[in-house]
Amino acid sequence: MNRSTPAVHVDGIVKRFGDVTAVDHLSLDIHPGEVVAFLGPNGAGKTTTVDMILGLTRPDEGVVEVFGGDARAAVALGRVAAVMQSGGLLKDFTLRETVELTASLFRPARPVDEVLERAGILDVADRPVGKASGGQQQRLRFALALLPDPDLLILDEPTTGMDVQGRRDFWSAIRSDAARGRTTVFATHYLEEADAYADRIVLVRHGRVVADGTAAEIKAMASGRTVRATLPNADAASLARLAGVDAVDVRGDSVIVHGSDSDAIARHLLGHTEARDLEITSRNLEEAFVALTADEAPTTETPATGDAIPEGVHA
Ligand SMILES: Nc1ncnc2c1ncn2[C@@H]1O[C@H](COP(=O)(O)OP(=O)(O)OP(=O)(O)O)[C@@H](O)[C@H]1O
Repeated sequence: MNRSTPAVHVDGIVKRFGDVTAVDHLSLDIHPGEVVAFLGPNGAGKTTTVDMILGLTRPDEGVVEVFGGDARAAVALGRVAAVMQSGGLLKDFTLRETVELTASLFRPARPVDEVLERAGILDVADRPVGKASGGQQQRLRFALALLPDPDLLILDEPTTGMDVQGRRDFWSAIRSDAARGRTTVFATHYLEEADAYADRIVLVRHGRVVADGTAAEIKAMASGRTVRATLPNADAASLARLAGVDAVDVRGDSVIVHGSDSDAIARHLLGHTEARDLEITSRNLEEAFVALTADEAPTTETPATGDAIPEGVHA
C-alpha cells in the first residue's frame, strides 16, 4: 500500500438535512494503520460523517476519497467494511449460518471459523441470532465486517452491549490488526475507550472538528493545568501576564493559576514570590471533552498544540 495515499481523505464536506447542518465543512486525513476515534456529543455529526466515508450518503459539498478513489468502489472491492449501530440481522439463522451466508457474497472471504474465533463467538456459533445476547449480536456484526479482510474498518459505537471481557477481546483484535496495517475509524461515546485504544482522537461538535490529536494532546489542549499555591497578598495582575496563563483566581491566602505551561507558572511562583504548598493538577479526558464540546466553546479547527485554550475553560 502506498503510505502517501491517505486511507480516508475528507475535504470540506457539508451535509444538510433541511434546516440542520449535520456536517459543516469537515476536513480530515486518516493514514493507513491509524486507529482513530470520532468523539462527540449526541447529534455532533459522527454518524453522518461515517455514512459519507462509506458512500452511503453523498456530501452536499466537499470531497470524500477512500484509498484515493470513490468510497463506493472501495466498499465494493471489499477494502472497506463497517459495523454500524443497528445493522439488521436475521433472527432465525444461527451465528455461523449468518457468517457463512455473508461469506458467500465476498470472493475471497476469510475462513468462517477464523472470523468467528476473532470475534469471540466460535463457542456460541450454533445459537440462533434471535437467542444471542445483545453483546453477542454485536460481536457477530464485527465477525461479518472481518470477512473481506478489509484495509479500512469503520465502526459506529462498536462495543455497545458488550461486557468488559467482550470489550477487551474486541480491542485487542483491533489493535493487533492495526499493527498489521489495518486502518480503523470508530465513533464512540466511551471516552475511556478512545483514550485507551485510539492513536488519535477527532473531537466533533456541531459538525466540525474542534480538536484533533492524541488523547494526551486533547487533554492538554482543553485543560492546560491548574497550579494552586498558598500565597498571601498574591499579585493577580502580574500572574495573569505570564505566558500561557488564562485564568488567575485569588481566594484568601490561596492563589489558583490556570494555564498551558504549568512548569513556567510553578517556576515563577517559587522563584519570584513567597508561594508555598504548590499543587499541580490536570483535567482528565472526560473533563476535556466536556470543556471542548460545551456550547460556549468556540468552533475552530485548532491544532492540538497545548497553547490554544478555548474560552470558557477556566480553572
Ligand atoms: N436523515 C436525517 N434527517 C434529518 N436530520 C438528520 C438525519 N440524519 C441526521 N440528522 C441530524 O443531523 C445531526 C447529526 O446527526 P448524527 O447522527 O450524524 O450525529 P451523531 O454525532 O452520530 O450523534 P449520536 O452520538 O447521537 O449518534 C443531528 O442533529 C441529527 O438529528
